[in-house]
Formats: sequence, C-alpha cells, structure tokens
Amino acid sequence: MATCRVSVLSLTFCTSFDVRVRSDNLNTSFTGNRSEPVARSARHRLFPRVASRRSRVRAVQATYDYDLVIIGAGVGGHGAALHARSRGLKTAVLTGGDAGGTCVNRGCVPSKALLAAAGKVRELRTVERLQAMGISVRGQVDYDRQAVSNHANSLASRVRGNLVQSLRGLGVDVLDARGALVAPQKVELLKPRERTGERVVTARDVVIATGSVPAVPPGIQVDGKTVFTSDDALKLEWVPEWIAIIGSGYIGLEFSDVYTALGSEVTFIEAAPKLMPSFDAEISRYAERLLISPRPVDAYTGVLATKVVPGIPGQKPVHIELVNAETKAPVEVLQVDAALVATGRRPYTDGLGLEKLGVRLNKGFVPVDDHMRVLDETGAPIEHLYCIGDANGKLMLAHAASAQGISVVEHIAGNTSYRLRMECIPAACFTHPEISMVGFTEEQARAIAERERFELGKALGHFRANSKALAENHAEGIAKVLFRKDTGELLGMHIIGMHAADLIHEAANAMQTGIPVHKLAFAVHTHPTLSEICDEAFKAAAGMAAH
Ligand SMILES: Cc1cc2nc3c(=O)[nH]c(=O)nc-3n(C[C@H](O)[C@H](O)[C@H](O)COP(=O)(O)OP(=O)(O)OC[C@H]3O[C@@H](n4cnc5c(N)ncnc54)[C@H](O)[C@@H]3O)c2cc1C
Ligand SMILES: NC(=O)c1ccc[n+]([C@@H]2O[C@H](COP(=O)([O-])OP(=O)(O)OC[C@H]3O[C@@H](n4cnc5c(N)ncnc54)[C@H](O)[C@@H]3O)[C@@H](O)[C@H]2O)c1
Repeated sequence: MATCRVSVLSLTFCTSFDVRVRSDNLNTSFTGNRSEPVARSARHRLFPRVASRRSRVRAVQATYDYDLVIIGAGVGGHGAALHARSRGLKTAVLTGGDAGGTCVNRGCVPSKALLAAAGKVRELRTVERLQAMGISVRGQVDYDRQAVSNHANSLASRVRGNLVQSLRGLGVDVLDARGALVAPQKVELLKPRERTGERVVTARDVVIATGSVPAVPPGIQVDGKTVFTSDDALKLEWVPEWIAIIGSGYIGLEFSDVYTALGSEVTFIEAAPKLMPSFDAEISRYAERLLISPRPVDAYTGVLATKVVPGIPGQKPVHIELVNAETKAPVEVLQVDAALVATGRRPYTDGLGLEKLGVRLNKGFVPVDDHMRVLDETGAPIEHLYCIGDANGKLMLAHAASAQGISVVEHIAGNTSYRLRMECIPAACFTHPEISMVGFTEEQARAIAERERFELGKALGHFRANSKALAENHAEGIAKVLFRKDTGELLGMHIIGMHAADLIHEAANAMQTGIPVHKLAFAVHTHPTLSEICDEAFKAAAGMAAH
C-alpha cells in the first residue's frame, strides 16, 4: 500500500489512494460544520488545514467505502465513532447484534442500577444510622426482586437506545453485522450468528473494539442458574440465601454489596493471599472494616475452587471443592445455594482473523503500541489497524476503552504527538461506601521511590473531619494522596468513603495536567462539600493546616 506522506498544504496535489496527513500541529479542536459549502479557493486561503482535511476525506472516499470502520459497538467503539464524526471521518460501526456491548447490556449500567437499588435498601435498613438523624422507619423495608431486576434491565435498554440514536444522529452507519478481517483495511460482514459473509467493506483505517467476556476457570461448570457469571447475576432471577463469590475483585465486591443488602450471606473464595489483592493495601484493610466485617460475609483466601458443580434451587446445593492455591492440597468442600464466578474476563477476539494477518495474540489479547496500533509477530505496527478497550487488555474499564478510541482517532487525524496517559485514568468500585483510585498504590509508589531515589510523600484527608459527611452521617473513610516530596508530583490517590467515585477526579485531572500538590493545596473548595476531604489531604501534603 503506497502511503503518501505530505504536508497539509501540498495535499491537494497528491493523487495516491492512501493519503495520510502529517500534521503534528493540526488544529485538534476544530468542530466546524463540514456540510457547509465553501468557495474552495477562499477556504484554502482562510483555513488551509481544514480545507486540506476535507480534500483528504474526499480523496479517501474515492478508494475506500469508509474512512473508519469500527468492529464492535461497545463504549469503546461508540467513543471512537463519535470522535471520528467530530473529525469529519466517514464512519461505520459493526454491532455484532449487541449494540452497547458489555458496559451497557451486561456491565456498568445494569450493575450500577442494582447497586443503587440495593444501596437504598441497605440505607433504609440501617436503623441506627437513621435514628441518629431522627428518622424511624415503621414496618419492614422490603423490595420487589422482579421490580429491582426490571429497573436494571430497562435502564440498560434505554441507554442502548440512546447509544444507537447518538451514533445515527451524527451520521455513523450502524451495521448490524459481525466483522472479520480479510486484510488490515478490509472487513467481511457476517450475519451476527452465522459464519457466512454478506459483503466486504473497505476502510482507510479499522479499529477492533470487540471487548471481553467472563473468564471461567477450568473445573467450574456454569449453568446460568445456580452457578453463574455476572452476565446472569445481573438478571437477578433470584436472591440466594447463601452465595459463594469466587474472586474478590471489582465484580465480586460490587455483587457482595448487592447480595448482602438484599439479604444473602456471602462467602468469598479468593486465590490471592488477601481479599481485594489489586487494591492499595491500606485501602483494602479499610474496605474489610467497612464492607466485610460488619456484614454477613466470610472469606477463604489463598484457595482455588477447582471443582464447582451446579445444583437445583431449593433441592440440591452447589458443590464446591477448595484447594490450597500454592500446594494444591484439599482445603474444604462447600455446599451453598449459588456461586458467582467473578475471576476476571477474557478478550473476545475469536474469529476476527488476526492470526492470518501475522498477529500473535497474548492469551487472546491483541498486542498494541501506545497509539493502539496492532502489532504483528515481529512487534512492528500494522498500518491502519488499531485495537482499543478490553480486547487489548491494557485497562478493562469503560472510560478507558472510550478514551483509547478518541486517541486512535486523533492519531488517524494526524495528531501523532497525542498519547493517552493510561496512568492518569481513574477507577472506582461502586460499593457502599465507594472505593476509588488513580495512579500507583502506596506499595508500587514506595518501590518506585526506592528505585529512583526520591522521598515519597503521603497525606490523608478524613471523612470523620468533614462537615458534609458528618451531616449525612456517613463519616467513615479516608482519602490518601501519594506524591514526590521533591517536586510535588502526584503519584496516586486512593479514596474509600461516600461518593469516592466522584471525588477521585480532582487528583486524576491534576495528574493529567501535571499540577503539583503544593499548587493544588491553594485551590479553593466549596464548604461544606465532600471535596474538602481532598483539600485536607492536599493541604496536609503541602504542610498547610486544613480548615
Ligand atoms: C458486571 C460488570 C460491571 C462493570 N462495571 C464497570 C463500571 O462501573 N465502570 C467501568 O468503567 N467499567 C465497568 N465494567 C467494565 C466495562 O464494561 C468494560 O471495560 C467495557 O465494556 C469495555 O468496552 P469495550 O468497548 O472494549 O468492549 P464491550 O463493551 O465488551 O463491547 C464490545 C462489543 O463488540 C462486540 N463484538 C465482538 N466481536 C465482534 C465482531 N466480530 N464483530 C462485531 N462486533 C463484535 C461485542 O458483542 C460487544 O458488543 C464492568 C464490567 C462488568 C462485567
Ligand atoms: N466498577 C468498575 O469499574 C468495574 C466493575 C466490575 C468489573 N469491572 C472490570 O471488569 C473486569 C473483571 O472484573 P472481575 O472482578 O471479574 O476481575 P478482577 O480481575 O477485578 O478480580 C478477579 C479476582 O479473582 C481472583 N481469582 C482469579 N482466579 C481465581 C480462582 N480460580 N479462584 C479464586 N479466585 C480467583 C483474582 O485473584 C482477583 O482477585 C475487571 O478488570 C474490572 O476492570 C470494573
């Protein structure tokens, strides 16, 4: 494929089929109306870059069906498509018959709806907390399981509808087909549940955004009724009296929060030596105090569930065999009502045809560089082929997938100096209370400080010292900021407490824009708000007294 690398001003003289604009200084914020007819010569004089990009799109369309084809219409594909339209790219998205993907249909959206409903049940049943504020609830607080389930599922379908509408509204072709790669710039369209190709579309650039599915370890039989993954748990078809949750990561913790609020007893089965192994250690100890100890939850750590056999609700229990994760010696046999398998996710890259293009998948994940370009088996990027979101495994979060999609479009549009800073992407676990984080854990930051020979700073803010948290009678939790003492650079922040998921953006934005902690300490926060907990931590970091 001949690639014509030309400056934007000489673009109109290039007649190659594959035109790439080298425009490191491209105006990245242009959002002009692209359908507006303009006198060509005048436009060139006034807005040469914009006019050149318009010419480029016209040149590309002469050869390819689309500027951009995105395989997968989850949040990653959606984010990429929206940004592509704002960049004037002719774009198609293949939904695979599953518009919205995991986040909308089987992930963030329905799980947060269940957590919201379950959270209200928990709040209303926590009599002492309410009584301390002068509130009493007469009679029993009850919930209608089916109505809670409907709340989650109708929200998912509403968000799915909005997502498709937003794509169509911006002029994206939404094609209800699965995609398979014939070549880096050629995608065969397959009917969602068939293998036969309908037609092939070509695109100057192709983005793989095919997401992930639950990973189920060997020996665990999933029947979708008594032994299930999050896909089925979200339907909330029943609320088991006793449920084993295998894995204490994000999904395990969030579902433990839902199930215990709705009346279940939970037993965690975690392979790592401690619960919540990927979280900052101090925060996970705090989380044990707030989310595990006061609730009907017990846990096995350092054990694997090697055999899980489904039961029959009300008749036959689920049978679980546990072994020591290191020695593999038998530990115990459990008989519970249900088991949720929450042991991570695997990439959904089956049948894409990547191996034929010389890509060596890493446990199914697509290898990519910092621009999300797919790498071949020699480690070289395959021109015009990108992969974003869960399928590349860099960070399995909805907003990370979408941000990667935006970064790909920037690269395609010639803004090659833009690199997404993955380390500044925040994350949150939506338990009650919430946990959020950005950057390094304290353990990681200490190791870096030792290696790079700088002194690590750590400062705390406390919910118990915050007027708003006290007024809400939710004064449990901390905010911890980690920073370099010599430069004030933020290395991470971890929060556990009410609305932690919203509070983390103060640190995430500061990390993204490079604001040091001693400058953050002078930012003014509204009183009384929870954000003052971050303010307390930033001021403590800068050696200032909090008010
Ligand atoms: C229970 C649960 C709760 C979660 N909660 C959160 C949360 O609160 N916050 C958060 O940030 N993240 C959350 N996540 C993670 C989040 O859902 C994912 O990180 C996100 O959905 C990844 O987006 P994606 O676009 O990469 O993939 P997906 O959303 O999985 O979308 C990929 C789409 O591509 C389709 N596809 C696959 N193959 C093809 C093909 N060949 N052709 C066409 N289409 C294809 C798939 O069917 C799917 O529709 C949660 C996940 C789960 C399971
Ligand atoms: N709020 C959110 O942002 C949110 C919510 C849910 C899911 N997610 C995303 O979905 C992905 C999947 O979530 P998850 O909780 O399944 O994965 P996870 O990686 O967060 O946690 C999996 C846990 O299972 C344990 N484990 C693995 N194999 C095991 C085995 N055989 N026996 C016992 N324990 C085992 C691991 O040690 C780990 O603690 C995550 O990467 C997360 O980013 C995000």
